[in-house]
Amino acid sequence: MSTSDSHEDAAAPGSGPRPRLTVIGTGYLGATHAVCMAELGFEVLAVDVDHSKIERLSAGEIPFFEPDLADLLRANLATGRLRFTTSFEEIAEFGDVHFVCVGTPQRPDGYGADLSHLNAAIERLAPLLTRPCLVVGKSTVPAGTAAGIARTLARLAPANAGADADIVSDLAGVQLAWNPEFLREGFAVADTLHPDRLVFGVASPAAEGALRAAFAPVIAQGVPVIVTDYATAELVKTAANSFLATKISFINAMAEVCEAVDADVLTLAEALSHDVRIGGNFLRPGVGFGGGCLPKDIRAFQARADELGVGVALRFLREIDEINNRRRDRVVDLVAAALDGTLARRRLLVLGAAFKPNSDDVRDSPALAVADLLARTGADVTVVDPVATPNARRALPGVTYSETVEDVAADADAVVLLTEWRQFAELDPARLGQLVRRKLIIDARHALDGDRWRQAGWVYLAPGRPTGVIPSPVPEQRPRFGLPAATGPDGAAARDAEIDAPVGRRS
Ligand SMILES: NC(=O)C1=CN([C@@H]2O[C@H](COP(=O)(O)OP(=O)(O)OC[C@H]3O[C@@H](n4cnc5c(N)ncnc54)[C@H](O)[C@@H]3O)[C@@H](O)[C@H]2O)C=CC1
Ligand SMILES: O=C(O)[C@H]1O[C@H](OP(=O)(O)OP(=O)(O)OC[C@H]2O[C@@H](n3ccc(=O)[nH]c3=O)[C@H](O)[C@@H]2O)[C@H](O)[C@@H](O)[C@@H]1O
Repeated sequence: MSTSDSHEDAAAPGSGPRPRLTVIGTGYLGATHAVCMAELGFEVLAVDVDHSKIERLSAGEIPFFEPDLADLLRANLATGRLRFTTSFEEIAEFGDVHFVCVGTPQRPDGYGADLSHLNAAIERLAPLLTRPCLVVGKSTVPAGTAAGIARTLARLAPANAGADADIVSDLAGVQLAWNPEFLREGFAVADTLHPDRLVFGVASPAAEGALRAAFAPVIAQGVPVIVTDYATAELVKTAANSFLATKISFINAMAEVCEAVDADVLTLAEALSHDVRIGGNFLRPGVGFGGGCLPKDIRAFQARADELGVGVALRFLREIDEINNRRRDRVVDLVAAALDGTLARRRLLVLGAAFKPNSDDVRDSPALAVADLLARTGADVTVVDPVATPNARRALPGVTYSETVEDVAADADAVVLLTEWRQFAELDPARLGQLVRRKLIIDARHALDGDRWRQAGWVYLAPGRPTGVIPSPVPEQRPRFGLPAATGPDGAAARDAEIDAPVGRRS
């Protein structure tokens, strides 16, 4: 039951300033959304099937790392505007607008989105909706999902008895809207309070009005609102993530070519970025993209395009994925080549486990994937991350972890930087140089000042950066660790050139 007194004052969706909001699913997206909507002045009640998460949130603790979010959570719990529950009954009774933020992970077969959490949430909520309200999908879904959910609501919500939810033109019953989310982890609070656009996929003016009321403080900032149908709203989200992934893989493909002619991908990227039509954002080369969204979303998008009979249009996304995965192998190759082709029993210090800095998220993390590849070769791998080690331990138990570098640097044969945490960029090469066995650093994220590290006596390597020698051409299908197949008379020379060049020239 709702404990708030202000419900009678709260206007019905679309006709008043302050609808009461609920959030279903309190993960990275849902917890942020709940806290930020309370911060914007709404009364918010959030639910999750994970009771421990709800306990921690109720106690003022964010179950993941996101800058600024814990302070806002505590402040809004204190006002009483924000509450958490495990009761869907309470949610249904409380809310005028219900935001659905449950996970839509990759299916176990690696292809397509797993909608089971979303369907379960809707099927649990719908039969409890006995009065007019708006259900708003925020999760990322394949195009066409919202239309199916609207039909489920029409069938299961008691408030819709006798009404056709596809055609109702006011909130006489329960309606659906799709409002994709574009926040970035690490910047989740700022992105939610000040988004660069709002996308409303709606089937009626009444649903649009209810959404405008739910976002009134954001819209008042002048944020553009794009009002469209369900399918376009769903597609905006997957198209945006596909575009971002494409930009990253484009620059990483350029890094591959740079390596073949000993050119500098960082200078190339900078020169491209001055063209305002291209821009510099998402043009950072390195070890590629990861996380809980970009990789799974481009795969789910391809799967949906295949189902729709337009798979050929998105065939390039497979290539984007492959370029991305090759970067992980490339870093392993670089480490192996620098260590004379042998990784077994080498002591490697890996800097970073999170998929990006300012996050403890290790879902499809390039850093952990590289740590895993290195460990599988027999290397003795220690991973350092300031906040992601608890999650990393669960995801990759076979390696050693630490939260600080100095404790575990002794006798390292190489340091491999894979997540560009500020703490790592600020490392003192002279001090670290006294601890390690061999002063060799592979900066896979281009986070360090290479000249500074070289001046301190380190061999500094970074993918896509020049080495001083143009490597001999090697067959395209080469085996791992950068060892070219010794198929012809030049094979041995090519192999020697590739293995020796990066280290020999720099040490
Ligand atoms: N993480 C991010 O930065 C962003 C995520 N998204 C999308 O948002 C959705 C959620 O993503 P995350 O928050 O990262 O996932 P998450 O895995 O961190 O959170 C999902 C939450 O939903 C809960 N849940 C599962 N089934 C439920 C049910 N039946 N009823 C209530 N709660 C349930 C889980 O217990 C979990 O707490 C995904 O579709 C994702 O693609 C969109 C933009 C940004
Ligand atoms: O759908 C989602 O969940 C979100 O996915 C991404 O956000 P996020 O995954 O938090 O992180 P990004 O900042 O996009 O970075 C993704 C990955 O790309 C990598 N990256 C990013 C930028 C770049 O230039 N190069 C690069 O390798 C990062 O290191 C990281 O591994 C999008 O940026 C968000 O707009 C979107 O809402």
